[in-house]
Amino acid sequence: MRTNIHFIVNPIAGKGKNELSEALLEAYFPKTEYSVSIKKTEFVLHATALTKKSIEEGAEIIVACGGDGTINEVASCLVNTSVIFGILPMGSGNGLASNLKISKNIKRALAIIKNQNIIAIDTGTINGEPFFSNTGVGFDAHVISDFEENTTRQLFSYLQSTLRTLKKYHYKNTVELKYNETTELISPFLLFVSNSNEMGYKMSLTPRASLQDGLLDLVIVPELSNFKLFIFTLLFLFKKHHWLEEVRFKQITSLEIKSVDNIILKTQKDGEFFVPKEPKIEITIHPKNLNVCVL
Ligand SMILES: Nc1ncnc2c1ncn2[C@@H]1O[C@H](COP(=O)(O)OP(=O)(O)OP(=O)(O)O)[C@@H](O)[C@H]1O
Repeated sequence: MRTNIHFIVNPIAGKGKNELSEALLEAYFPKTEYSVSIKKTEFVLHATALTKKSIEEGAEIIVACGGDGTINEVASCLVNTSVIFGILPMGSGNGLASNLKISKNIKRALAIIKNQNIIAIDTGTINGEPFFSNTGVGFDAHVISDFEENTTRQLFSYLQSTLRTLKKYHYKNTVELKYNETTELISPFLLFVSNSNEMGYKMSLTPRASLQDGLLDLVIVPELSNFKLFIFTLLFLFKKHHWLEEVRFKQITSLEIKSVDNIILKTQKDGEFFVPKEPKIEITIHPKNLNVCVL
């Protein structure tokens, strides 16, 4: 029987104009052995709808062709199923693909899918919504909120949004954090929770995070003076932010973040802006519940 493989292409991810030709796919997945389907997304969350349809159509491998946002929409439908997840990195940051050492070169990435070396990876949820790379409350969510106003999705736009957010960011929310039997009150600059060791563009707040350790890596950055913030930014660019004593690292299986003033906190998941429905945020790890093609 032929293997049923579906490709979900986000045409606007990364530099945009992403295409996948049938002729190229035929070279890797000949019609005698594979039944191949290519679907293009036309709007936000379309990848989720297309993936659900592909599952109904009996797809055995579903490939997200885009960045971390597209991966999130596709893979969210595949957790706890036997459907195999593949990635063709076509995004801007491509954090998860980079952690999995999946090449941005389309032919190399196709060869990885063809090889079918499959591993099970951990996934996370924030208030029940899956994430695969990272999620966060505070500064990163505000950067993403600003970034989503941009027309281009390039590194330069991220830098512009970061600078704009640095100028106007006054985060005064006090939250109660619960993790590893610890409870603390904090007014954070940033609470960053990562499953992956990369956030995209080879940058990382959690270089030691693993996709298979059953743990999430939490970075707690409290409110900082402007001088300390400058130092933090500089150290982060060189992956040395752990040198700053205010920055704390924890490995957790779950985290509760609750605004003491009952405010809905802005968050991001896998680089997309996400506004929870309640003031309480619950983040949880789900060990090895997604099967992914890797090198
Ligand atoms: N046709 C479309 N028009 C507008 N938005 C789309 C379309 N198709 C998908 N999207 C949305 O595009 C967004 C960005 O996709 P994605 O994250 O894959 O790319 P990226 O931001 O360039 O990459 P990365 O997250 O790795 O930096 C997703 O939120 C997705 O819902």
